[in-house]
Amino acid sequence: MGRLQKILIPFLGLVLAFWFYSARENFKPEMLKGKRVIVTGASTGIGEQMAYHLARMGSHILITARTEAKLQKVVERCLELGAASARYVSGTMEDMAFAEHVVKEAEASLGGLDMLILNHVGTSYFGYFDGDVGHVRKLLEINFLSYVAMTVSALPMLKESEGSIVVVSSMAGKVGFPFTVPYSATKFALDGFFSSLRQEFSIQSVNVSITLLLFDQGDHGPSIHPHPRVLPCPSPPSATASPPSPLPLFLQPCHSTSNTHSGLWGILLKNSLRTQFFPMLHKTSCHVLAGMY
Ligand SMILES: NC(=O)C1=CN([C@@H]2O[C@H](COP(=O)(O)OP(=O)(O)OC[C@H]3O[C@@H](n4cnc5c(N)ncnc54)[C@H](OP(=O)(O)O)[C@@H]3O)[C@@H](O)[C@H]2O)C=CC1
Ligand SMILES: CC(C)CCC[C@@H](C)[C@H]1CC[C@H]2[C@@H]3C(=O)C=C4C[C@@H](O)CC[C@]4(C)[C@H]3CC[C@]12C
Repeated sequence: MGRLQKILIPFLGLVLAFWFYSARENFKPEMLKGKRVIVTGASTGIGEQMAYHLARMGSHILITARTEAKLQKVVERCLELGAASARYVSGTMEDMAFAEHVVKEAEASLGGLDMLILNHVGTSYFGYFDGDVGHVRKLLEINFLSYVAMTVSALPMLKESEGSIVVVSSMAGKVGFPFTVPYSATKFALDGFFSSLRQEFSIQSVNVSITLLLFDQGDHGPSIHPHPRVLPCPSPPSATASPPSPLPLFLQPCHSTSNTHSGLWGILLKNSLRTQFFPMLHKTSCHVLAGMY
């Protein structure tokens, strides 16, 4: 019995790991050609790099952040790199009306939306929690509530295009690290909201994928490592699975397709197992190649 357990349990573990980690390799850069994408927080850092990769793949790009001068430069570079079109809207995500305005702008100028990449993040500090409730509130507005506001505004367009929502989160939104209390709180909030919403989309057969990206190292600023690495990200089971790409820093489209054969409990159990208990193992329906860390 003891020997059986010693062999059977690791074997079962391996089978489960293989199941959770298996994905079809069918991504092609052309999949993003002509797609209409919003990237927030794209004046610098990760958002800026995402915009450039989307540009190389020929997407229509709408970027946003506060600093107009930087956005102008990013738009110019996107056009040089081959974007189908590139434009910006500047403003602060402290203002929910602005968050909604960005989505309306995409509707007016692009006639719809295929992918909403929520990436912006307000400035916080790295140190012991200082008890400043005002800072926590402000950071929640920028890092969380504006994400919700943009999602709500964009949903009708994303449902129509069967598009994707990509939420840039962090390991600090999964595990409580010291010295990042306000920041971590906002990232946990994102996980709660979007993971729960994803389950509802599965139940309702809404064909809009939700992907949470976790970057696991702090290296603030635009210094992007040249060598890409695949990061698994939790997303619902998908018939149109989107596996890793050989391209650097790229977000793949994926869809939370209906699970007609599994039934409600099957969906809930499978999704919860995958996204809650095996967040770092799961790469069934969506992957990100992040050209950093
Ligand atoms: N860098 C890291 O180590 C890690 C980053 N992440 C996540 O990746 C994402 C991007 O991070 P990173 O590239 O480092 O961030 P940066 O600080 O480099 O960029 C943040 C972006 O958000 C914009 N922004 C800041 N405040 C506001 C605001 N009030 N309204 C609108 N836009 C705003 C900034 O532009 P502007 O100032 O012009 O408004 C900028 O474009 C974030 O979600 C972050 O949490 C996750 C793990 C690690
Ligand atoms: C597998 C684990 C051992 C990895 C531990 C990684 C830890 C150290 C990583 C995970 C998430 C990282 C924080 C993050 O996401 C974003 C920011 C915002 C930026 O303005 C300042 C740095 C900061 C706070 C990062 C600091 C380092 C953190 C805590």
